[in-house]
Amino acid sequence: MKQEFYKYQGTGNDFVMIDNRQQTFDKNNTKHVAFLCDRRFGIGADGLILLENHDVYDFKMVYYNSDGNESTMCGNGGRCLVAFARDLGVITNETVFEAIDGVHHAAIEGDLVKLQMVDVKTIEKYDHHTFLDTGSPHHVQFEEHIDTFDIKTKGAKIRYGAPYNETGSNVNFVKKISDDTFTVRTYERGVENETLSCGTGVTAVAIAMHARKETNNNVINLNVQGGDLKVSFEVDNGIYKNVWLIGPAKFVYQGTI
Ligand SMILES: N[C@@H](CCC[C@H](N)C(=O)O)C(=O)O
Repeated sequence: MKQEFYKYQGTGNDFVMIDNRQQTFDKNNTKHVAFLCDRRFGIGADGLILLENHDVYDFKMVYYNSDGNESTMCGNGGRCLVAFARDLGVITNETVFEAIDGVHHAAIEGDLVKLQMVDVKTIEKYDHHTFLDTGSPHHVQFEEHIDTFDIKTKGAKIRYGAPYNETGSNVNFVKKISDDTFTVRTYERGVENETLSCGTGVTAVAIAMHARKETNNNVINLNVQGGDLKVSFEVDNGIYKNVWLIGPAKFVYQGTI
């Protein structure tokens, strides 16, 4: 059967988008999702996202990594899905939708999509890294030689090693540029490679840097391989609330496969 699809990207984190409001997509066909995301034999993307109807909210987000498995929250994917929903006429410039980690508010302002992320209550600080969940699990550690560092090999070793093992974690390498700016490169679980950007990853980095007192700012600039993102938040009794991920989300092309 022919499949109509749309392609979007947010700072180079790219997604196949499917309008599944009629429930026509076979959601349990892991091989088919992996095929659609394959850069040589399929369309090519870091992940695939279904836009579905919701009884209460504007729509529902269902996210798959490029390995074909449904996974936890995707921040850039959520921002792209908001742009897709606007382009389909499902929403105008503001929305509330449901994803696997709960309800998200979002707004489109010009070229930017702002997505509210989950509150973060638990931040595990270790000597050489931080672990936190921003909708997806993230390991955060400093890397001075970030431009030349072998993200794929080093990231995979951490992702598959203890304590993460099979479940795994996304792995973010960070260099501090100034008080409010950090460069980030991310190895993504489920893509099993570096991606050009990871939304839940930069959110984790911004919060980890603040929690480790590397910054006192609550608006943080994150430079990633595919562009620039911003994360803002408030801290209330050690809980990070009102967390927003802000950046561009763009339509690339549409087609049938
Ligand atoms: N690219 C994403 C993260 C997607 C989920 C991740 N690969 C996982 O399985 O944990 C983002 O922008 O947040």
